[in-house]
Amino acid sequence: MSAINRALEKQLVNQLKGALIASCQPVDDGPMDKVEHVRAMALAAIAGGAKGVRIEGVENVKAVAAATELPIVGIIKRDLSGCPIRITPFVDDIKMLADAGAKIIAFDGTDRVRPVDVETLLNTIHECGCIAMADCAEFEEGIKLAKLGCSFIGSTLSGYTQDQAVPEQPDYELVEKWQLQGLKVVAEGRYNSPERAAKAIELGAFCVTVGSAITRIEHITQWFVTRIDGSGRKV
Ligand SMILES: CC(=O)N[C@H](C=O)[C@@H](O)[C@H](O)[C@H](O)COP(=O)(O)O
Repeated sequence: MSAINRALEKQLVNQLKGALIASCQPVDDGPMDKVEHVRAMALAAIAGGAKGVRIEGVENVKAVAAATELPIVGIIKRDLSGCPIRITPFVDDIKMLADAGAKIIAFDGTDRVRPVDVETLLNTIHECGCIAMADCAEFEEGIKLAKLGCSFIGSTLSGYTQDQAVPEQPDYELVEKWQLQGLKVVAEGRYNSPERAAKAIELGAFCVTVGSAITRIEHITQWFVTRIDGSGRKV
């Protein structure tokens, strides 16, 4: 197994402790789904105080890396047939993200049918000199990945792996359970308000990633429209 780049890990821990990471992932094929918009979103989020950004796709990572020194959590999303794993499923994805300038590489760490095992992905991330983040859904997955040498464990996929409606609230309980085990938890998934993000930090999350509420205009607008329509006020 390749060694973890401890100097980089330490630097990232200092930069990201208690911080906000802005996930800049536009709605697929929507009007904001262009490299220049992703770059602008990332710079705007940084101007607002984000200490890191989560970016999908090699071209987007390259453009953002050229524009900021702050850490990029890089991912590649793929829709594979017959396999539910979407986030950074392949070894080559990791190599491309590392070459593009991602310092942290996140991958799906869920215990599901996958094209490449998590040990191989983790080892490749370390071989590339990057730091690993596992996007998990369940408590045991996070514990296993942390033991294997994954520096950051994200609650990213909690609520998205079952054949059920996605819960409205974030999975605070998972964050709390992991942090009690000493994991560096990235609270991620449905932290749609400052109050929710602050609660994650209060519960002991290492940092919190917010996506839709900062960078998906379609979703934010829909939240307002739905609330207005349901307000019961007759105009
Ligand atoms: C489940 C899944 O594929 N999550 C993705 C992971 O990269 C993104 O679509 C989310 O926007 C991101 O995790 C941030 O979460 P939220 O948008 O809820 O703040």
